[in-house]
Amino acid sequence: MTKMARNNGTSLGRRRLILGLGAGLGGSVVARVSPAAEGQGPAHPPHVADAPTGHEARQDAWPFYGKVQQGVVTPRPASGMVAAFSVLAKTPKDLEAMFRLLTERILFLTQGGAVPELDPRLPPPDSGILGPLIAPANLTITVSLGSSLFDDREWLTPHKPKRLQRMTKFRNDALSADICHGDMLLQFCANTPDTNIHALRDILKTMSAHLVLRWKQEGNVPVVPPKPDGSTESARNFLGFRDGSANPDSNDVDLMAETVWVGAERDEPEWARNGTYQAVRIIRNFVERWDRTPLREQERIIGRNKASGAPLDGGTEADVPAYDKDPDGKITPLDAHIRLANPRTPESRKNLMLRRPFNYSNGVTKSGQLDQGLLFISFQADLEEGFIAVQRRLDGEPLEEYLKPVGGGYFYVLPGAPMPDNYLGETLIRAACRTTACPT
Ligand SMILES: C=CC1=C(C)c2cc3[nH]c(cc4nc(cc5[nH]c(cc1n2)c(C)c5CCC(=O)O)C(CCC(=O)O)=C4C)c(C)c3C=C
Ligand SMILES: [Fe+2]
Repeated sequence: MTKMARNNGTSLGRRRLILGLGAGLGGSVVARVSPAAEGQGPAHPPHVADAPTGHEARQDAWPFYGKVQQGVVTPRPASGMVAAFSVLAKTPKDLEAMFRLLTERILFLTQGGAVPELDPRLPPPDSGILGPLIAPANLTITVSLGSSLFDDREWLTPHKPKRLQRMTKFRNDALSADICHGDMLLQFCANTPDTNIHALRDILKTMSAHLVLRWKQEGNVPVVPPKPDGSTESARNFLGFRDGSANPDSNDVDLMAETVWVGAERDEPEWARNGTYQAVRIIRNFVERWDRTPLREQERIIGRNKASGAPLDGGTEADVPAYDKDPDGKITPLDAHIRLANPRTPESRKNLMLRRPFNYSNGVTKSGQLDQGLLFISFQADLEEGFIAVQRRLDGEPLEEYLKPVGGGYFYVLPGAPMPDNYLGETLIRAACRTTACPT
């Protein structure tokens, strides 16, 4: 293990320095236009000095407007959910109307406010599950598009992001068609599951003319409070291991520009700049089998110490394994999950991704086993160099005996709406209307 590697670009190192980010995060007062509007960095809750003193400021709301969307580099709160939709739009005009209305709903839901009062003889305007005053609870709703949206509309096909494709089966997959793919995916992240469900129900109700819900998956992560010395540790997944230890630091603007955000240097359509590729995988964990596996074997399969999260060559969770000193895998097996996922060679740097997973628990299978697992989500500037290359390296790993990927898909996260009056998807609509006649 390399001591100098502490705080060297992983989120964990950074989290040791920034206190209070995470699920309960609300930070200080929040402006409506994100600092990310100025650059591609994370949209932190602005420093108090950046905050307006006006009435729009809220304690627990992420600013909506920005160059990039929230929910990618934003800290992961306790509850996550993805919902996949079929989009009914047939023309650019229909799609623009859908994006405009979606932007309006996301703006309201993420910034919060009072539900309007209507004549009680009418259906109420809101499900009411959060009461009459909607608290944002750090809600982010991140909009991404699937390959089928482009493939099924000839006026949109020429504008498809270059690496966007329909997810195909890897060797250990048993994909169920009813929890795969979709024209559009919404990722909801908030402090409470009720906040996410409320937002989904609002969108279903207000957008029924535009969208049909195909599938959804909820998940959560334990909130790990900072230790007395201010340091933090990663949350555990349902295999009992800390998950996120080696995630790239989402506060590192340069690293995120290289790893996550699609910039001008990428061979992608111009409209897609400041977006990112999203891989979603619903991966069942055979927890009963795992719980009967010896601890030493579990640790060799993952490549980390179960209690501390440290690499097998010692130190703490924040330390980096020195594979160059262990070329034969005597300490960290060559087929350990973390070694295959990131061999830490100069060539494997291009395969980095930002992970944002949630643990899910869906009840009991017909054969009496717990239906639990990982709602795996990753963001990368290049889907093929990121998720697909890493998953190919993981194919055949010993961990597969305890996993079964059953659903998910690949999506392209839209650029943000930079300023009020912009809407999500606007750059795509403008690009489509340059190649197709769009009535005004
Ligand atoms: C294709 C990408 C990946 C999939 C799918 C995946 C599934 C998966 N992972 C765990 C548990 C852990 N993963 C850890 C690290 C890790 N995993 C991936 C990629 C995928 N994982 C990467 C790139 C890394 C980082 C490797 C590194 O840089 O060293 C860890 C260790 C802690 C950590 O760094 O997060 C655990 C534990 C499960 C259970 C799972 C499927 C259900
Ligand atoms: Fe992993």
